[in-house]
Amino acid sequence: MKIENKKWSLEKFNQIREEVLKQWPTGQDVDLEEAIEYQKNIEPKKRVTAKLKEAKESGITLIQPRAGVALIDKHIELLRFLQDEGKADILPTTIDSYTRQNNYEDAEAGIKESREEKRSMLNGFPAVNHGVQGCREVVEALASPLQVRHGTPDARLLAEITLAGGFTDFEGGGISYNIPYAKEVSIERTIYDWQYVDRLVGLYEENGISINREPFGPLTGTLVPPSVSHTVALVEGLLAAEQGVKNLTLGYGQCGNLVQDVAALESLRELAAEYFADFKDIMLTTVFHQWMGGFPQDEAQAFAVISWGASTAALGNATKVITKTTHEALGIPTKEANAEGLKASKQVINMLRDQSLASNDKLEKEKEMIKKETKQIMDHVLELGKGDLAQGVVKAFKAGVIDIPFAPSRFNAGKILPARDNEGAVRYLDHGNLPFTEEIVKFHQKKLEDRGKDEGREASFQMVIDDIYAVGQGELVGRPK
Ligand SMILES: CCC[C@H]1O[C@@H](n2cnc3c(N)ncnc32)[C@H](O)[C@@H]1O
Repeated sequence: MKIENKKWSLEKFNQIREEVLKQWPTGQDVDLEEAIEYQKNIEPKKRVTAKLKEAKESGITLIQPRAGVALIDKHIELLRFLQDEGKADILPTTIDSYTRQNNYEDAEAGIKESREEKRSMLNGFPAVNHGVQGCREVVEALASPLQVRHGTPDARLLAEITLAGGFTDFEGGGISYNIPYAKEVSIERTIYDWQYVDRLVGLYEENGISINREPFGPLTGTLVPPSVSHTVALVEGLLAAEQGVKNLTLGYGQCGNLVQDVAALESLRELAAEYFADFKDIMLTTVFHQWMGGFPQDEAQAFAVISWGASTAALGNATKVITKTTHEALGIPTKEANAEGLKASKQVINMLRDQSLASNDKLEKEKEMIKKETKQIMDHVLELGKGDLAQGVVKAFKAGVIDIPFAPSRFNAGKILPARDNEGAVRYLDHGNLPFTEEIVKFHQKKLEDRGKDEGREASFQMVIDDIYAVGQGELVGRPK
């Protein structure tokens, strides 16, 4: 298919929609006019966009967990606990892995097994199989707004059903839910399929229904440098805005050095203000993901990692923080552990509400570098696309101009190598084909050479390995043993 960054006509959208709704029987229950009326009756306090707007205006950081189980009644019980006990500001519905692969047969089998075993045999909520009515049962049982969180390269049917089902926020994008999640799916395919999702959201918006969209910030969650993460967030946001999306939460996954992470959040806001300047009626917010890498198994140490993430989110004035739990190193958390992660995060955010990180040379330098790097990549993407962002993205991945570290996708160049400098900030040990100036390349090389001098070793791949295991072993920088 030919992809271009141009708003789809209704005719094109409806033509494809017929096929999308046939992918599983529950697709036949989606009636867009009826769904728009249903969404119209969802009051503002249950809409994610209203909650984000209020938080952005009052400068507070909202808390949101991840959570999802197989059966509707158990999923409601779980979310009610996270709402009432965990005080989550925004509730998730994390979708199961079968559904993420459009494998609705196995999701169906998982529902049946869960009923037999009386426990969740899926690692999330199979929203497509439960259908519009099943989603509405969840939405109507809760007081807080709900967002769909998943990792689905082809999320078209999932979006149709969950939005008709009353969810008011949908995570993901054609890069962030492809490259870190799939091996064989082309960029053209997922850019195209996510234009469908965003055109659907645009249709709801054209009917007065505000639906928030949140590109998946952390990507592979493994030492992803801020400028790589920001490039993907901006690109996915711009492609979404072209299709009529009006509410965007741009995300970033914690790296661990406070100054770099606060600089990442501040530069993300500033870059977004620049890149979305032509879209007059867009609401932009930010989400910070608590540490997405390996966690310590020990509960107390895990709480420290969670609290460090909450601290950074608050000091970086993120609109929302995605919380972790002390079961991160073990598997799907219990509802109690999930609620504890929320409560620890809320405590820190409340205590830091009236504080901010004073501006300083290091912070300003970090912001300057992140913005320069991101702009150099973005300029090159647009050049490759001869002004068309969608075409530019496809060519950029082929050329390694956009390159995500440790991604499984065979469409990703995988040439860049990140490692921490002596203060734990993530630097480019190898910048691959990223189109950086000499100034940028030398800045990163020097930072890593300084660490090497301090550790008495060459800046090398061994540092990368040591840094990947460090947090799980109680450190941030992977020092030589
Ligand atoms: C980006 C996704 C990775 C994160 O997503 C969490 N995650 C995945 N599935 C569930 C679930 N069903 N309930 C609670 N958390 C969940 C993992 O722990 C990890 O942190």
